[in-house]
Order: sequence, then C-alpha cells, then structure tokens
Amino acid sequence: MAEPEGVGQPDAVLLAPLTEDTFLHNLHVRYKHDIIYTYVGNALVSVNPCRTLPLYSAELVRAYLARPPYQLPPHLYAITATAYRWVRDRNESQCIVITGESGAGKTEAARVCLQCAVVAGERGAELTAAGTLLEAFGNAATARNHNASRFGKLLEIEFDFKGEPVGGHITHSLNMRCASASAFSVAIGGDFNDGLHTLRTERVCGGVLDGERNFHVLYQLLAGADVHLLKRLRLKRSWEYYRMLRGAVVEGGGASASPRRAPPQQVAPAPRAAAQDRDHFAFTTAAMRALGFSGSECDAVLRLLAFMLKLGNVEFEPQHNIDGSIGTRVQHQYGQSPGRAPPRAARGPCSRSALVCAELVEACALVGVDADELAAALGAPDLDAPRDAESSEGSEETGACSSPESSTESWAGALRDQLVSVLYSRLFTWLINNVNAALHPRTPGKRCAIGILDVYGFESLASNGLERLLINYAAERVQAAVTAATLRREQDEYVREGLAWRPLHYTEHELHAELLDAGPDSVLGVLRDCSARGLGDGAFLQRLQRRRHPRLLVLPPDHFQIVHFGGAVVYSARGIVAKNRDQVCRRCCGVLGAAREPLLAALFAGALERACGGSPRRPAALACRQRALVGALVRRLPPAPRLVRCLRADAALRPHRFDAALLRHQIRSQGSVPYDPYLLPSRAVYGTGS
Ligand SMILES: Nc1ncnc2c1ncn2[C@@H]1O[C@H](COP(=O)(O)OP(=O)(O)OP(=O)(O)O)[C@@H](O)[C@H]1O
Repeated sequence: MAEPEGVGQPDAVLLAPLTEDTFLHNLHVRYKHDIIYTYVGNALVSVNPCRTLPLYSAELVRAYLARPPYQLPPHLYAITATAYRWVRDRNESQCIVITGESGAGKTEAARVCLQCAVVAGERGAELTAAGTLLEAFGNAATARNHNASRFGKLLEIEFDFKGEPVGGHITHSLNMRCASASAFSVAIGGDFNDGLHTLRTERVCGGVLDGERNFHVLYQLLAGADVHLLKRLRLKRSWEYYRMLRGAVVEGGGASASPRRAPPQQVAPAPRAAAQDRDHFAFTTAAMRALGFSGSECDAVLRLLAFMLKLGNVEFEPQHNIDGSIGTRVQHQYGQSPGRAPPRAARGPCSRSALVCAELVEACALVGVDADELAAALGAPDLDAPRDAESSEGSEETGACSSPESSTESWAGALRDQLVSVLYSRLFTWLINNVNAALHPRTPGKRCAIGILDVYGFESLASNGLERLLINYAAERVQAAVTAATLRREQDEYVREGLAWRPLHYTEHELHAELLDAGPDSVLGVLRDCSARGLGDGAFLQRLQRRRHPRLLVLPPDHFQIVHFGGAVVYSARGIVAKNRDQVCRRCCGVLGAAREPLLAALFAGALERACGGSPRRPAALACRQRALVGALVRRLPPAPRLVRCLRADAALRPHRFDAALLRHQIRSQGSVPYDPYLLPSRAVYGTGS
C-alpha cells in the first residue's frame, strides 16, 4: 500500500522549487511507476493511466477510512475518506469537485469516489446501479473518449448520523456538450414536468462520424435483446441499419455534414465490441430493476428507444402540390447498407392515406401514435416556428437548415431529428427523476451529504458555437465558485494563524464569468434579449460590439472571440439566436402527446394542449436555462469543496504514454499548477508564482 521510496514527491507543494517543469517532471516520474495520484496541497491530481491498475479494492477503502489523512499515499480514497469523516464526525456536508478535459478520467474518478463512500452501506447497490443506468443513457463514444459523458452531474450521497449511506440525489445539469468538432452535439436544457432539466441531444438523431458512437444504450439494445424482444420491437440486430447509429455523416437533416466543420482532432478510440454491448445491456436492465422500475416501465423505455431508432430512419422527398408549391412527403424506405441508396424502383412515394413508409408505420405502432398524423406533422412546415429575421444560414454546429433556399426535405429531416432529440432528452430526465425517487432516503430528516460533482471542463475546438459557449460558461462559473470558496478558506486560515502572505484576488475568475452572465449587457444577456425580441445574429454581434469589453472581440462577418479564464475562444454567431430559442415543433409534440403509450404521452403532456392553442407558455431559451441550472448547481456547492484535477496523458488514450506537451497544455488551459490560485492556493507562500 505504501509507495515505493524515492519515486517523486507525493505532495507537489514540497517540490523545491515548484515550477511547471518540476511539477510535470514529478508527475512523469510517478506515472512511469504507475503512481497516478499526487497531492498539490489539499487537492489531488490524477493522471489517466488508460489501463486497469490494481489500485482499487474494498479492503483498500477500509484502510483509507481507518487512517488519518496523509498517512497513506495520495489516492481518491483518501480524498473521499476525509470527506466522509467530516460528514460523520463533524456533521458537515462535503463536495468533491472533479475537473478535467474529456477523457481525463473524471467519470472513472467519480465512480471510485462513489465506491469508497458507499462501501459499507446497504444502499450502495442502488447508488451504483444509478451510475450504470446514467452511463448507458448519457454516455457515448467520441473521438476523444470511448465513454464520454454527455451531461454534467452532481451526485449527492446522504448519510445518517451513524455514517451509513441512506440515499442519494442526482442533479443533472450543465447539460450541454459538444463532442469535439463532430457532426453532432448534445444540448440539454430544462423545461419538463417540474421545471427541472431536460437532456436534449442532437447526437441521438443526427448520425455520427466514423469512430464515434451514439448513446451506448442504443447499441446495447440491438446487441443484447434476445430474438423475441427484437421481434416485438420490430428491430434489426445490425446497428448499421439505423441512420442514427451509422458511423458516417448523414444526408440532409439537422445534423448533417457542414462544409465548415472541422474533422475530429484526436485519433478515434476503438468502438466497443458487440459482446461488450451485450453484457452491458444486461447490466443496464439489471440496474433498472435494482432501482425499482416496473416491468412495464422497462418495456416502455425499450419501446421508446425502438421508436426513436426507427423514426430516425424515416426519409423525406419533395412533393409538388396541386397549387404549384413544393411540399414534402415521407419517402418509402428499405433497409439499405450504409451509404448505399435504395434501388430507385423501391422508392415509391408515401401518401397520407395509402402506403406510408413501413418504418414509420412500425415505429408508430410500437407506441400507439397515428402514423398518418405524424407523417403530416413532419412533412408540413411548422408555421409556429419564428423565422430568424437576419440569420440566413444554419447553425455551424448542427448544420440545421434555416435558409429560405434550403430544400424542404432537409428541413423536414431537421424537424424529425429535433423531435427525436427532444424525446430522448425527456426520456433521460424522466429516468433521472425516477432514479431520484428510488434513491430517496426511506426515513425523513435532515442529513449531511457528500456531493460528487463531475464537471466537464473548458473546451476550445476548431469550430465553436452556442453549445461550446454554454459549456465554457458553465465551466467558468463553477470554477469561479470553487476558486472563490477555496481561496477564501485558505486565506482566512492564514489570517487566523497570523502567517505572512501575499493576498490573492479570488474575484479574477468571477470577473470572467460576469462578462458572460451578469446583466443585460453580458454575452448571454444580449443573446437572451435578441432571442426574445426576434432579432437575428447581426443584431447580436452589433450589441456585443457596442459593449467594448477588453475580453470580447467581434470578428466580422460572423464570429466573436471571448477570452475565458482558460484561454481565448473564437465562436461562430451563425444561427446562434435561432438555436438559442430552441423551439420544438408544437404540432409534432401534439401528435406524440396523444400517443396510446402512457410514457410517451406523459413525456409530451401539455404539448397537445399548447399545440391546440392552450397554454401559450413557451420553454425558456437555452442560455436562460443553462444560467438557471448553473446558478442552482453553484448554490448547492458547500463552502469548502475538495478538488480532484484529472489529466489526460495521451490524446489517443494509449497506455504508457506521457505527452508532456499535452499535459502542459491542460495545466495551463485549466489554469492549474503553479500559476493557478485554484489548485495551488499557497503559491504566494512558496513564492513560485509567475
Ligand atoms: N483511473 C483509471 N484507471 C484505468 N483507466 C482509466 C482511469 N481513468 C480513466 N480511465 C480510462 O480512460 C477512459 C476515459 O475516462 P473517463 O471516461 O472517466 O473520462 P472523462 O474525463 O469522464 O471524459 P468525458 O468528459 O468525455 O466523460 C475510461 O474509459 C477508462 O478506460
């Protein structure tokens, strides 16, 4: 259990001198000996080993729980055990904040912390099952990580006075994430049922790039369902049959290829084997049962997944209307191999009354939706959708078509994709609500909790749009809150102990975040206003220009740059206002809201009413939702969070690689060692700051 002697310095603050170079060298020396954890004062740095190491066991958890901090080598267990002791012995809630870029090991770290926190409790199995379920529905393979979470989450584990875990709660938020510069993105906002959060994923509908995958559960279902279930769901075993899952950029539709989109920056990770998906399907369904989902609820979830897969296959073609205008109709479709068009003879038109696309009919039969009505709703333009006065081009990230010239069938494809993504997001929220109900403590009372916050980090890719802006905003805000809390505590301690020190201004991060969200002239404030007033991208840029802020630069004709704490990022403003409005086709929602499948009808409850001119209430724009979610999350952070910084040692996640340049970049862009007051609050004391 003890570290081998002389392998680097377990606590980097003891390095003399502590500089970026010595810090990196120390990490490297330790990494070569499979020592991935290093303290930096109270924080823990974890370098992803990209392979399984014998570092985790229940026995080791018990050892860390039994010994005071710093008696054993640096470990996630040490951080968690310390937090646990504070909860048990001091009755104080704790929060472990895990940061790092995609693939740095945050999800894995959160899992290890959870394992440690619930090792002795009888509800540990349910909490672990919750993690399994959310991973299946919320994670996907990207070019940077084969198990990338597409949502941020705060898992709170509640303890009774004896220190037994008695329940938990998941807040899924900051739920907007772009997967590198790929053909899809995930956007999550909130306006469902109780006003909580909705995962809206464009990934789920738009097809994926080579080497990337859609959400795991979709592949798990196809690989793991037995023949009877597949038959019942009218599904084919092969994932290549489904447009949403194919490893190629799709034609038409909302997430089609954009000529401006950059290719993924990293080497794509290997896709999961079918056998692995099969096993994971068993874990996912077992997790649902462990969390108390009834047989009919499990069935309904699977039916909805099948419905989405099949709806994603529905294609459209132009139709000449009697009045001379050009409309859209559903195209009859046969199972074709990826990239191959169906034979011309097989592409008969589908009329509203006669032969409607078989895939659409089967999909609708699964959930009791009227296929004719859905075909009509998808094929007709959404007259309720506001037109962006100035934005004549689609969103850079999604390639969604909003130009008058764009063809009607690609417009209908975008509508189909939007509907599927809204459905998936609502299903995800429904799952989380149910998981929270299952994890709810069985006896009432106020308790302390350990929160495990898995935040996604600051991102800057070749092409950045609204999603990335909202991700970076979330990262900036959370980091500001954590930094302020950490530095305030440290400096208060120095004052109490009468130490000589040079004060550090912890408002620095906050100033960066304020540019984004404070007041009507902030970037998000301007975006909100433009969305509400029906203005376009040009007006948005003009308003930013008028702001004349040193960290905000408008780059004509349609870009702007923000200097974040982690670095400067250039964003595209093309379609940003329309995208922020995030409007869903009310007519389609109305059709789904009238489904015979109770779960589907519940997910769209109210949509029918609104579609028929009932409640005029519209969901808030994405930026507003994200701001509210981030605010709620920051308010939940306790005053002294414990920090875990995850670092990625190799861009392609290969073991035994230590890419010093990549690590240096992460350290700098995350603003960490040794220039980071966040990670190294005592830099002034050690005199190593720049
Ligand atoms: N401590 C570890 N031991 C072994 N493998 C690890 C460890 N941490 C991470 N990995 C490997 O690296 C991969 C990426 O890690 P993980 O999914 O936790 O990254 P992440 O930071 O959560 O990424 P994202 O933000 O994209 O979700 C994992 O699938 C796992 O294979």
